[in-house]
Amino acid sequence: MDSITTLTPADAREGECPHHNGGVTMTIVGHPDPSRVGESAAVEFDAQQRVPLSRREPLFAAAGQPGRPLEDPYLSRSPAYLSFKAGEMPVWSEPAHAPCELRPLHGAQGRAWYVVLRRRVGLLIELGLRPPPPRERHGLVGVSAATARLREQIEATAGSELPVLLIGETGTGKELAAQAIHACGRRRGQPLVTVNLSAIPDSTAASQLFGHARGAFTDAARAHDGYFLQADGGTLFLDEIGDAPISLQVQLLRALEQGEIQPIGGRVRAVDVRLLAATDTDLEDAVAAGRFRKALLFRLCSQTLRLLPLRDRPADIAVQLVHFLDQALAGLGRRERLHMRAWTDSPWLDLEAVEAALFARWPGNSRELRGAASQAALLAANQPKLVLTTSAPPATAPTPTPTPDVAAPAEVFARALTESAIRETLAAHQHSVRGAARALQVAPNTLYARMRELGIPLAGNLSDEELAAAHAASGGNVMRMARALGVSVRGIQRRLGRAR
Ligand SMILES: Nc1ncnc2c1ncn2[C@@H]1O[C@H](COP(=O)(O)OP(=O)(O)OP(=O)(O)O)[C@@H](O)[C@H]1O
Repeated sequence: MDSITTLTPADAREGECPHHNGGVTMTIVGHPDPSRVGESAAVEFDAQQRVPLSRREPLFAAAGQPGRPLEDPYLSRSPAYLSFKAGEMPVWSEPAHAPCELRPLHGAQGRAWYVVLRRRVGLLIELGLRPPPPRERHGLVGVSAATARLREQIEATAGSELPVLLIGETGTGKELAAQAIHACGRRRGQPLVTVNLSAIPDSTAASQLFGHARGAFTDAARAHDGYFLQADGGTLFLDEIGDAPISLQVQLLRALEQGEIQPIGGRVRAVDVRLLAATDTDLEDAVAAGRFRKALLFRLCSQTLRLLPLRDRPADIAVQLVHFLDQALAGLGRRERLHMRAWTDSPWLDLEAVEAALFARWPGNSRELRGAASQAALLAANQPKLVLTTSAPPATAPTPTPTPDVAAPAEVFARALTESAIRETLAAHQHSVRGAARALQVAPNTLYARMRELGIPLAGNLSDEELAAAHAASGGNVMRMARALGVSVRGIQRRLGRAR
């Protein structure tokens, strides 16, 4: 029987720190040579609970590569020592050599610090010894212990046939993880069908998932294979499972328990589908509120993978930043911007940009980081230095002086979203704001804010009178109401549900 695989934030922290008394893991997050970002060194404490830091030691390595020192000729050859005492902030034990700043990291609860050497090199120092993980594996970029553990869980669950529930904030990589589970398992080579349940109107959800027979209802001129049959032999990934209407949940449970589905107006059919599901909401709350069936949750959560927010995986931020910048620069034909030419040159990606990323909150997680990196690369491709600012203020860095005339890039990016671009994308996604936000690569909250700014209708903002008028004009047909008001069917259903 497959074991229950659950990664909680506490486990992740524990994973980061298997032998926390033994030493520390240092990860390069900023370096004049950006190709070194993500390399790490596991350094044992000496007899006085100290670790040395200099141009020559310790040796940093990428997975499977030989170690090399930091090398930067501007760093001292003789080591400065960082001393650790349980429960306390580390201190430089030789202040004469103290070359640097030392800051605790947000959310790390006294277990991780950011260290800057001569404003040239930035290091993340975490309690615990661990070997260098790969920078990218299964499509997941990151060197944190949480990402290393997620990859192990992906490999473990890929070998099973049980459903997997992926839980994490928007943009944390749930879909990527689902793709990796499919690609690592025996069903690779068979279809992987992805369905976003928040983008399907309740009224057509059953027919879209389970199909229908010819003539099953007025518009059913032809028989239609639903997503389950399209995924037969492979994997079906149901994104936003928390948005599945209750009636659909009953049929999903049957498909999971009995391996059969019933197209509307058709015969019961056997299907061989592995189900993966994702949610960014707490399904237990949904169960308590009567919006989600307990039996379905039990069935889905036998293997649960929790993806931590990016802000709780600081070791991943810098390596993803370099990855997304490299991708954006490749599209601009300017990848050389990330290559170091000489130690004396000022780097294009300097510590200021790294710190902006490291201390931001990233509510849209990797999706938002990718958007900010692409935007910054575009603006700075021909500039001497990359400037990266973020939508959310830094979590631990000093509060910046407000500069009301200068919008942060994420806001600039949101403003660049024209009304027509937003309306077209919404129309292409059945007016689902989440679906459109994903397509436009912005956080849903950013899109909501921009829609409010532009006066684009949202179901939640319609007045009761507007709703009542549309209800009367459409004869109570929810689809027609949604079309007439330019909002999602689900939004209308929510409003009507509340009004009842
Ligand atoms: N570890 C990662 N490495 C590289 N890219 C990542 C990683 N995590 C997320 N991304 C990128 O961020 C974006 C969002 O990822 P994905 O769609 O998998 O997130 P999600 O959790 O499914 O989001 P949502 O809940 O909004 O559907 C994608 O462009 C994806 O490639």
